[in-house]
Amino acid sequence: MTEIMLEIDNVSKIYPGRRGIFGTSAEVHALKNVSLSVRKGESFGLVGESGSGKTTLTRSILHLETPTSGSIRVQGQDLGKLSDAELRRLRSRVQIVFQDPYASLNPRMSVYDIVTEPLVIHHETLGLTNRQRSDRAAELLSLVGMGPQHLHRYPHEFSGGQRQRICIARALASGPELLLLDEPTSALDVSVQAQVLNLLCELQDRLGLTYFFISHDLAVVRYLCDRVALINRGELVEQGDCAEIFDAPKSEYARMLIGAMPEVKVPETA
Ligand SMILES: Nc1ncnc2c1ncn2[C@@H]1O[C@H](COP(=O)(O)OP(=O)(O)OP(=O)(O)O)[C@@H](O)[C@H]1O
Repeated sequence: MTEIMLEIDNVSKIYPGRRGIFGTSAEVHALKNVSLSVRKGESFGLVGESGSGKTTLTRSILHLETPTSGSIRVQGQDLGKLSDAELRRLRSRVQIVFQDPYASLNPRMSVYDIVTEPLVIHHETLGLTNRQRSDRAAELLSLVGMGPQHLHRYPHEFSGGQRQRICIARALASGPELLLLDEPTSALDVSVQAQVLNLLCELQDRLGLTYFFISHDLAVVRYLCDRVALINRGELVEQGDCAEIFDAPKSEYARMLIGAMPEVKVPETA
């Protein structure tokens, strides 16, 4: 039986209205009864336009938002029911790579400090000595195709693609099984995007990772993902195997998104 890595079960999130000088704004239903499951070892894409709820769902998986209703389970563990200590342990197994490698690296930290920071944060769970930490730092850089000579350099000395490799190395430091990839290539030059996507594919094969890939770009999702869910205004409108959705989209929303990709043929409406 296929092992389930991540299960989102009927999750809704309502943000209360905000009070301002012109009165209180309406509440926002950012997620409406979202259900999906991600199998161990697969790449699952979540695609939607700006404001569709992708960030809210991602933050909920990281337990940075609490759903208004529904549950989220990682390897069968319900995030809403874990103790603080259990949550800390789980956090070392779920990591995120953000969209913008320029904004997500502290310019005052060396590459060594950046990639070993999660080892310090998760010290209780991982328990590495200083020597093991330093070996691990070199190993992490090598995993993302960079040499140990870069460990004592600073983010401003690197290109966008190299910075994203450093972000990936940091995300891998605690030995996660599930990586949330939040538009990891959209801030990069087109020529570098393919290199980073190839690296992600290689790492997945090598380390048996599960990817939850958030994007508004169906072309990238088609390249990387096995299955995909399309989200519109907080609701999942379609989900299934990538090949099926690309070849025979059922919803108007899927047709619209696919139609916006010049290189993908859109089947006629039935
Ligand atoms: N803290 C908040 N308080 C109130 N409303 C919020 C909050 N965070 C998000 N929203 C609203 O929830 C909806 C979903 O936003 P979300 O950021 O999850 O979308 P998104 O798909 O990630 O968009 P983008 O691709 O632009 O990041 C939007 O209408 C947004 O304005």
